[in-house]
Amino acid sequence: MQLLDGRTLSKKIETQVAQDVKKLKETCGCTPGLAVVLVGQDQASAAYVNMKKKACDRVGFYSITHDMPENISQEAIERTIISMNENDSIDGILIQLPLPSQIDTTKLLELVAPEKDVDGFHPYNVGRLVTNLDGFVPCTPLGVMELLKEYDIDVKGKNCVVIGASNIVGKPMASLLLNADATVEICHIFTDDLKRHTLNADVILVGVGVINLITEDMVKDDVVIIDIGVSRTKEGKLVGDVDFENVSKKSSYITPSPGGVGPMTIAMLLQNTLKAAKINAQKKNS
Ligand SMILES: Nc1nc(=O)c2c([nH]1)NC[C@@H]1CN(c3ccc(C(=O)N[C@@H](CCC(=O)O)C(=O)O)cc3)C=[N+]21
Repeated sequence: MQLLDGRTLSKKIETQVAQDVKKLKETCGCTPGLAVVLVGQDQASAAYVNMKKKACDRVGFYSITHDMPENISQEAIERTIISMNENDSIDGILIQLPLPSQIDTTKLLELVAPEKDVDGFHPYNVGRLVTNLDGFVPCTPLGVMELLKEYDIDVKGKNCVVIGASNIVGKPMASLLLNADATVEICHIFTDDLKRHTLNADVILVGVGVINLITEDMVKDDVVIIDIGVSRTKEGKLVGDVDFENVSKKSSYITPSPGGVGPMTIAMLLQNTLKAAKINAQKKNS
């Protein structure tokens, strides 16, 4: 069993991004800029946004957080997004999810300029991903693909079982795997007999937030396990969706959680923001 170490790879990527930022500053005087919209007092959301901001600082990005109260109106958030769309010092816009229930999330995601959509949630970028065209790809599934690449795990022709069908993780994960010539199954909350699917999997990618959803009796020998789940136990410990202790004995590769996919998500946000900044810098020069 080998660990897929997201913490180490994310540091490597950060170093590369920081170097590119330096070059960009030297060649055109541009500093990549990320705007984050954070609504309400949710502790986990605030903690994630703080981690993203710190990562921006480490690589030399400019970043700004729009901290908004829980009871903010739809219109007020829309005005903020429009002003970020028009702001030349902002290359990337991220709306931290989930948003309070009075807010129409879909409408906001569609308002973000597709060329600043570093989360890859705009339908324009979703369509580009599905058709295998270049665009912005959601950070978590993109980070998974980077992790597989780093360890030379080729999914071509392999049976990949994605568990979870969200727009943020499961669906883009499935698209990326399909674009890499994998055979893809998408399982979700209504799937009958999940085990029937997982037992056939060469690679299992699970992100649903159910502690110990995947147990050793559900996987075949030498399976590759990508644990995208994040939950907290009653004791406050951060855990994934996989019974790591027992499943790891049967697997060829496995991500720890924490320390696997999580840090890669942030590294990909940096990479996407850098990509947006480079495109903007080119536009400025021409
Ligand atoms: N618009 C939007 N984009 C997102 O990318 C987004 C979001 N909303 N909402 C919430 C989820 C969650 N998410 C994580 C980021 C980093 C870790 C991460 O680095 N986790 C560390 C542990 C962190 C800790 O110790 O708390 C790890 O797994 O090792 C986890 C989860 C991004 N999200």
